[in-house]
Amino acid sequence: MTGLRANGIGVTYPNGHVALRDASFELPEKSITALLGVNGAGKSTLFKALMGFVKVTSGTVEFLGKPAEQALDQQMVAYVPQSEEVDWSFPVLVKDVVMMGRYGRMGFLRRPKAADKLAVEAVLSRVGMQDYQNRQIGELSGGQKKRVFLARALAQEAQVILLDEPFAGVDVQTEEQIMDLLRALRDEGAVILVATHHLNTVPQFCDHAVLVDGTVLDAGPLEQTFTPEKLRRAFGGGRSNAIFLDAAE
Ligand SMILES: Nc1ncnc2c1ncn2[C@@H]1O[C@H](COP(=O)(O)OP(=O)(O)OP(=O)(O)O)[C@@H](O)[C@H]1O
Repeated sequence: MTGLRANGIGVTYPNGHVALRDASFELPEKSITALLGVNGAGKSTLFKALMGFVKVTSGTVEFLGKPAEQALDQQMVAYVPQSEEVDWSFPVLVKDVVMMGRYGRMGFLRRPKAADKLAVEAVLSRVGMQDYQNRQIGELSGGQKKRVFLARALAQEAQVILLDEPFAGVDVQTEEQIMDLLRALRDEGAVILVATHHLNTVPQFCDHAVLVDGTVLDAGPLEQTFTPEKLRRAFGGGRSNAIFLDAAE
């Protein structure tokens, strides 16, 4: 079965800007895929289109063989947005943020059961944040916030996990921990799509890549997509990109 299938996705923002045109790719089950492209290439827009947060002008999405709407309804897909998109001034405790990952499986009143509380504790310790559960989310460091949002995605027990720049602003140790966690989730069967600008770490934890620039330029196993020639096409061949391109040489 295909883990994620996007077919002909188009997104035009209300101001008329065409952010994505005819974007198509497939991700296998049990895989980690790097979503790569320059600033403004359309990576965040693609995530939002997959989640149904922006209106698509064309195209269809399937998660694990199910139409997107059904899969999203069944909480099969978790999304960790870019940090800039979150309102950190909102007064909420770490454990409550993570509990939000359980909302989809609760009733109308959203009253957590003992099992939900145990699940929250378990995922918080999985990301090394168990000692912070009663802290306000706004009081955490950037890397700690990322880990809490990752815990929320884990609490959801989603089979498909979409992460928009989980490594932005995190230290090397936290980056290693997040990569370890993603590898473990992949080995447990998850389909993972990660937007990242850290090209040098891609070969350490990703097995596939999707290259975007207003559309999908290429998608497939790293051996076929993460090549100097294809990265040059996605990122341009300028000197400023030499450091990125070294990763693939
Ligand atoms: N709400 C919006 N209205 C109009 N245009 C938008 C909107 N959001 C994004 N865009 C434009 O759509 C294009 C794609 O933006 P997007 O945020 O998807 O890029 P990205 O690849 O995620 O970039 P980055 O690497 O900087 O995060 C950009 O040209 C951006 O200016």
